[in-house]
Amino acid sequence: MSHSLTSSLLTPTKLIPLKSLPKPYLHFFQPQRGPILAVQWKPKSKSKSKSKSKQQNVLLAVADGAPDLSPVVLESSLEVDRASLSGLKENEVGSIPRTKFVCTIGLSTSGSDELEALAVGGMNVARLNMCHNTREWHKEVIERVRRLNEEKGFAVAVMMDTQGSEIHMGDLNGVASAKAEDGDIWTFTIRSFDAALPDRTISVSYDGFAEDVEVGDELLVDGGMVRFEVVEKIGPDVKCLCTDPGLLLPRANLALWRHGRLVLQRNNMLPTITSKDWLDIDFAMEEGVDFIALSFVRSADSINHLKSYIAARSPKSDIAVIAKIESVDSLKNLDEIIHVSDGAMVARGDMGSQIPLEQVPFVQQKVVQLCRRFNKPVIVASQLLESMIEHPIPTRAEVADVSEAVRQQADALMLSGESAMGIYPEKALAVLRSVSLRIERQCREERLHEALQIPSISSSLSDEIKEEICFSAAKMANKLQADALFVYTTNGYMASLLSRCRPDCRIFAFTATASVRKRLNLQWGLIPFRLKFSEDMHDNLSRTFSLLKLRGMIKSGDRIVAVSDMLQSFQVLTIPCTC
Ligand SMILES: Nc1ncnc2c1ncn2[C@@H]1O[C@H](COP(=O)(O)OP(=O)(O)OP(=O)(O)O)[C@@H](O)[C@H]1O
Ligand SMILES: CC(=O)C(=O)O
Ligand SMILES: [K+]
Ligand SMILES: [Mg+2]
Repeated sequence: MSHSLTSSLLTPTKLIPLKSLPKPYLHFFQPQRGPILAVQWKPKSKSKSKSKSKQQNVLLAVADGAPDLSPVVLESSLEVDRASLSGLKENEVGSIPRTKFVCTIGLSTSGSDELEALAVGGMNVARLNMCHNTREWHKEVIERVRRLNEEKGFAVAVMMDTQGSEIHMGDLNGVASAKAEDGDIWTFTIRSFDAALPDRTISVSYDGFAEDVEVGDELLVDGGMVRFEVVEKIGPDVKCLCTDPGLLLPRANLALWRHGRLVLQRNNMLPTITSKDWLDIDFAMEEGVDFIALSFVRSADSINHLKSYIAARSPKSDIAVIAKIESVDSLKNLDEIIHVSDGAMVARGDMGSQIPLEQVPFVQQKVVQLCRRFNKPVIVASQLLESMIEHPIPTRAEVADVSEAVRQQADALMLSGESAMGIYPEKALAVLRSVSLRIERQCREERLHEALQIPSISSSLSDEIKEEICFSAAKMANKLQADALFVYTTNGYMASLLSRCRPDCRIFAFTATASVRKRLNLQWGLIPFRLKFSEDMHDNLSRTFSLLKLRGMIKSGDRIVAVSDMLQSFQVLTIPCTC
């Protein structure tokens, strides 16, 4: 038996029988003729640098016993998310949703196996909510996600979500929840306790609380999941009568209402970014997260402040700042906030305790539309499948809510409690996925894109040209029923402009930087790859054609519309038989 291990690219490592090869790599060998006995797979280096260890990860397939014994070296320079690969293999384009999925990681999903199950199920971004748990806990989760990406070929991005300065409850003596019954009297207090809290006592994070409240005020816990009426103030203690019973969860947010309106004085005095948040932001920069979601943004100033801090402290970092739209003040400044942010989140949980609930759907629609106009990714978050925290199937109303967000063509949907503390995190993600696929197909059948009227965003002539190129390329791809759009992009901008047009076909986005590739994970319809490409478009195209063909992602005769941000042009091509 002869193994042809000849490439000088490879340092000899160990031979691994094909059956023990990690699953994502198996399909690479399917197009080869002859039996493949083994592959040479260099194990990951222990290096912390993701890109370095990935580049060293060379795969070599050895065909033996067949007339053609030449080894097939599979270039490691093309990286794609394993979930995208398996999606394409299963059922071609139909099985990868255009809508992206963010999953909040909590105790239900923080283990390596659970994280992997979510990644297999289509999680694009893992969200860490700094309201809960310690930095050490979050650091371990980030390391597990990083290992998953390096060892199993995923490209899950990490989003850190700040606690913000809104008032919230403390922990509940270490228990997971406490039931507040109708007619109960609970004490909300700013006192601190060394020992356990007395029965029916809740600590409150904000020192001015006892002073700010008035007898008769309404206290909404966790966006209104539980309600109390303030009945008495005794120094630091505020006695409250439970009027809407429910489960109290540790560190839940509190909102005060008076005469049917949110009490705002307090908000205006508190900073959007607290001292804890700054420490968490430093931590996020050290850990190299991909996104920072800023809670309770009120104006563009706090976004600008955070962005300039990141630029000064970590000039090479590529962290995107997402504005969470969840405070009543943010609604007055929506345009300027979205304009300066790298994306937005419709955080319906807290938003629903700051404005009347019936206005939340309107805010969602408005934010989604504005983000599309400004070319920023938008996430619709909170309670999408709330009942799945406890039940294996969603309510019909929840399915309708998810459908509406997909129909609005939001970039991403987010799971909160469903994945953080629920019993069925994978099932919840599977529901998001199947509903998204169904509604997206319907939108294509209804030719939703034909109604597309997106106003120009360009701020310079060069941007205007890019916008026009992408708009025309997407329009042509729809008209010619192209099989795919290809975009070669340095900083991701051209890819996002194509995504903004929400074309019918999938968009393969090639970029040289790992961080850009992970950022593109949050944008509708993009399948991001990491690939070193040159200024020679012909060379890029022929390389990507053969690499993607080898992986079964495209086939001879497919029609492609290719866009490049270097040439500021686009081309229409048919995949030749000979690449
Ligand atoms: N890291 C964690 N550890 C323990 N529990 C968590 C964690 N993250 C989330 N949870 C639980 O999941 C529930 C919902 O999660 P999530 O953090 O999305 O809440 P949220 O109230 O929507 O977010 P925010 O606090 O930003 O408004 C929380 O109430 C909490 O009980
Ligand atoms: C996600 C979040 O912060 C909210 O819905 O309030
Ligand atoms: K938060
Ligand atoms: Mg919130």
